[in-house]
Amino acid sequence: MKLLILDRDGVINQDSDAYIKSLDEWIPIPGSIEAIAQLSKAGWTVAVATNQSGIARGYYDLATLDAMHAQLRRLVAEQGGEVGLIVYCPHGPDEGCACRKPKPGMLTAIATHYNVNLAGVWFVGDSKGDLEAALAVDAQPILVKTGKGEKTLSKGIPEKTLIFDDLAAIARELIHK
Ligand SMILES: O=P(O)(O)OC[C@@H](O)[C@H]1O[C@@H](OP(=O)(O)O)[C@@H](O)[C@@H](O)[C@@H]1O
Ligand SMILES: [Mg+2]
Ligand SMILES: [Zn+2]
Repeated sequence: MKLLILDRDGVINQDSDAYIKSLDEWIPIPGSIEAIAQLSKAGWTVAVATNQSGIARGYYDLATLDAMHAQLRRLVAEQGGEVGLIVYCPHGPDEGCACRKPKPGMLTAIATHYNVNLAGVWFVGDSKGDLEAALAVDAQPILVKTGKGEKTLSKGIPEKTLIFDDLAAIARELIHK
C-alpha cells in the first residue's frame, strides 16, 4: 500500500511556540489540505502522528484536539479526499511514554493498524524528533521547510533526510513520480 505519514503542527497546519490551543488557532498551511486530498485521490493512505504535550500541560483538552482533527477531515473531504489514522501522544516530556516522538511508538501503531512494514515509508516532519522517529523504524525521514523546518535544518539534520519546501511539493513529487 502507498502509505505516507505526516507530522501535524508545522506540516499540515501552522505551528506556534505557544502551542495550537484552540480550533481558531488551527490554521492549515496553504496548499496542505489540497495536497492531502490529491494524494488520497491518487491512492495514497495519509496518516498522522503528532505530539500533543499541550494536553498534559493543560493548555487544551481532548475535545478541542478532536475538533481540530474533525476540521482536518472535513476540509480534506470537501476536496474529495480522506485522512487516514490520526495518532497523537498526549503525554508530557517527563512521562516516559513510548509514543512521544522522537520515540517511534506512534509510527509503529500506524504500521500495526495498516499491517505494513515501515521500511522506506516517508514520514514528513518539521522537527528533528520527527526525523529521528523515522530513522528509529527505518522509515524515510522527510523535512519540510514550513513550521519549525527552517530552524531544524539550520541546526543540522540526519544525512539521509530528504528536504522539500512544503507538503504541496511532496504531493507533486509523489503523484507525478
Ligand atoms: O509537530 P507536532 O508533533 O504535530 O506537534 C508539536 C506540538 O505538540 C508542540 O510541540 C511542542 O514541543 P514539546 O511537546 O513542548 O516538546 C512545541 O514545539 C510547540 O511549539 C508545538 O506546537
Ligand atoms: Mg511539527
Ligand atoms: Zn505519549
